[in-house]
Amino acid sequence: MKPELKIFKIGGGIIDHEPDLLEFLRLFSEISRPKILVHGGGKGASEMMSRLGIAPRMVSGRRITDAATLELVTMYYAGKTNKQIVAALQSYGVNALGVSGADGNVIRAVKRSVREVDYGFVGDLSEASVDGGLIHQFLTLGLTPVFCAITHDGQGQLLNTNADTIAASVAKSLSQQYSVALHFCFEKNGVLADFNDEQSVISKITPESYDELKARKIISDGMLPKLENAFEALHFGVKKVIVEHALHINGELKTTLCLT
Ligand SMILES: Nc1ncnc2c1ncn2[C@@H]1O[C@H](COP(=O)(O)OP(=O)(O)O)[C@@H](O)[C@H]1O
Ligand SMILES: CC(=O)N[C@@H](CCC(=O)OP(=O)(O)O)C(=O)O
Repeated sequence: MKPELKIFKIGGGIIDHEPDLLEFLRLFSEISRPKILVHGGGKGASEMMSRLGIAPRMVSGRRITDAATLELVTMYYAGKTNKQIVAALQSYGVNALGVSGADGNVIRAVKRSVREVDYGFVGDLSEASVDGGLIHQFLTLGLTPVFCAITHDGQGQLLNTNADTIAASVAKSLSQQYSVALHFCFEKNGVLADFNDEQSVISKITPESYDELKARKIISDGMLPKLENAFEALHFGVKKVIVEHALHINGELKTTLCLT
């Protein structure tokens, strides 16, 4: 039997609200090892950009990342956010190791090619992008890796990669060795049938019901790439994918994704 591995992803809605972030990290610290945390921070990055007079631009849930934006998101994701999370986890007794994709060459990406949209310095991931063997070694050493949304191309260029994509790719890369449960945690109770009703959590979504929910516009915005990443992870052997509230991890209300 494969050992269990839990991977949690948190996004900007939680990271930006310090009490919620600290409470999530406390709950995360109580989860047994091996475990991994992946964080985004898109909301705070957009706010910081606006304060500095750079207009944030998103297309299909991905940030258009010019040179000035890359500089800022590198400081914000790989610097401030990653290190604050690592320091908080250390204070809760978790031996966290903060990494970008460049550290140990753990995630190598390819700059997104220009088609209808030029995304700039945005990195896409492929099957070979994540070094699951190195992550396994970190876990064996008793470390808890904390990934940010910055990757590299191996030629010296840093790239901005969607954090949901990083979480799904890290999960896929470890699914041969571990029985992986991937938890997408955010500020709602799960995927909601009625956006204004936190009790209306859809308990199970299959690829068929996903298509229907999408057509009826019940699922939109950032939830679309999140669920597409989730189904892709299941297709590649990840055991379980859950969408849930960051402050009620493993609670009653949650959305479980299934292939059938
Ligand atoms: N049916 C739905 N249920 C819950 N959230 C939804 C739904 N449809 C769209 N969303 C949106 O998806 C967002 C989550 O995706 P995203 O903004 O990428 O979050 P994160 O930064 O946590 O990854 C929610 O904040 C919400 O605005
Ligand atoms: C290319 C791209 O879109 N990168 C994302 C990375 C951060 C992220 O994914 O943050 P959340 O998880 O909080 O949304 C961005 O800059 O917004």
